[in-house]
Amino acid sequence: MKITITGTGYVGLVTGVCLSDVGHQITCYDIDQEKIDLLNSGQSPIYEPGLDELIQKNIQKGRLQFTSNVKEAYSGADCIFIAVGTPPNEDGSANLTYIENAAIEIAEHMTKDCIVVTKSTVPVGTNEHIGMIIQERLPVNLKVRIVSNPEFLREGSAIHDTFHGDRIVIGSDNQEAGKRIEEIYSPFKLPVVHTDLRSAEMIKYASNSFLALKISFINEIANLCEKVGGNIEQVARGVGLDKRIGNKFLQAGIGFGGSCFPKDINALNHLANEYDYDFKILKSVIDVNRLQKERLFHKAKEIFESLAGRKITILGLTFKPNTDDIRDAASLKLIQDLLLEDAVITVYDPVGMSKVEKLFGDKIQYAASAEDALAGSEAAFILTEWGEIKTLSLETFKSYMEKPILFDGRNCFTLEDAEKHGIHYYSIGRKPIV
Ligand SMILES: NC(=O)C1=CN([C@@H]2O[C@H](COP(=O)(O)OP(=O)(O)OC[C@H]3O[C@@H](n4cnc5c(N)ncnc54)[C@H](O)[C@@H]3O)[C@@H](O)[C@H]2O)C=CC1
Ligand SMILES: O=C(O)[C@H]1O[C@H](OP(=O)(O)OP(=O)(O)OC[C@H]2O[C@@H](n3ccc(=O)[nH]c3=O)[C@H](O)[C@@H]2O)[C@H](O)[C@@H](O)[C@@H]1O
Repeated sequence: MKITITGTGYVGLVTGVCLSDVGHQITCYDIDQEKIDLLNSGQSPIYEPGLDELIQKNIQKGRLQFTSNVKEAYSGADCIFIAVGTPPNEDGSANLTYIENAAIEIAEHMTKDCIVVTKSTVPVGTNEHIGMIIQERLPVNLKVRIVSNPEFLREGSAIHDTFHGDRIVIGSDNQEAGKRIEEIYSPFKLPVVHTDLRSAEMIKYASNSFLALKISFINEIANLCEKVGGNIEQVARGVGLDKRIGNKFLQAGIGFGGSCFPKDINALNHLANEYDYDFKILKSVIDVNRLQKERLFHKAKEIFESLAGRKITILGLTFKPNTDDIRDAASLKLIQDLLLEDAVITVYDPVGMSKVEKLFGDKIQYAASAEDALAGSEAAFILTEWGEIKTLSLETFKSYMEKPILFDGRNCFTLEDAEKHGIHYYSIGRKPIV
């Protein structure tokens, strides 16, 4: 059976590599020649722990190949997974251009009956639209079936999530096609949920929106803790032990970022508006997150009369640890806000620096280590809880900074530790140490 994966971003690449690892014959196709060249040399274009090794292993075993040749990709394919991007349009809706182009190319190049599986996150109704695009262009002797198979992996733990996911959702209006996709996934031995096409599409948006809601909720409780007293770490633990609530995604912080939560909740809100439904909770989640990202900046403005000319350090630029992804990261907003105040900014991140440099160039400075970034600084912000950042000794902040004022958006340190080291410590949902 020939399986083709269209798009070698996080989802396409990790899915393709993991499916080849369980024995399937996989062809990964991308229109980006640079990515394909890199992949053919055994290297991953994305930073994801463990991925390079799996790519090399499965290329060697002859089960995994990469191509930018559309004919080679689709000719003879029994099953094609679409995993191209669905970035946000200016109005918040999902941009379906990449999906539509992929569908057109599939129709023009498939050579036998085929199941087309959408892994990309797409608004409800899109799979039917994809079906129509392909159907209209398909030679009369060929049949296509459409399956919606949304993806739930997280960046930074994508391989683990693929092998150990909570469920595989397979939405289809054709039972036989749904069963064949279940067979492809059977080596993973994960629970499978069969639904109709539209429900599968909705499961993806509902899941991401609910997780985002959980984060915004705990962030609001944290903000209230700061006002009324109370420690968000203790509160979240006590709340999370209730199994009906669960302890995951209750980590208060500087707001959620990344390539998916922000875009997906906006896309769901846009979809609701299109259908004349006022999705009040979702609008609040969006609002709360916007304000949360500005929170530490406003704290800093309260503390310093003026930020102009002040040496400020930012540790952690990516939207979460173990990824080089900076899409919608809290760091981008903070850098913009600080630049408007004429602060002098030095940043450090273990892997995210080059992407930030592409955006801000010489407007900010890039340090080779956390220590270098902290040297002579008047205030430091922690925005990503990288292992190497949260295990820094508070003594380091004290000895390198001109004045140890720390704004910690990820609650990396205990209040006791901050007090002991004489750090001015402002974190999320906990009393300040001044
Ligand atoms: N990044 C993540 O962790 C997750 C992403 N998703 C969803 O999966 C989809 C893909 O996301 P990413 O993997 O982050 O995408 P990405 O934007 O990083 O990569 C997409 C890839 O598709 C390629 N591409 C575009 N048009 C093509 C075409 N016609 N034929 C072949 N290749 C083409 C691009 O060159 C690019 O390499 C999105 O809908 C996203 O919302 C879902 C779960 C997790
Ligand atoms: O659709 C997607 O792309 C993916 O989006 C998220 O995965 P991801 O964005 O990779 O990362 P998460 O671990 O969910 O973190 C998202 C953001 O929320 C923040 N977060 C997460 C958890 C938490 O308790 N608190 C918190 O602030 C993180 O710092 C990060 O900025 C979902 O967790 C995946 O299930 C989904 O497949």
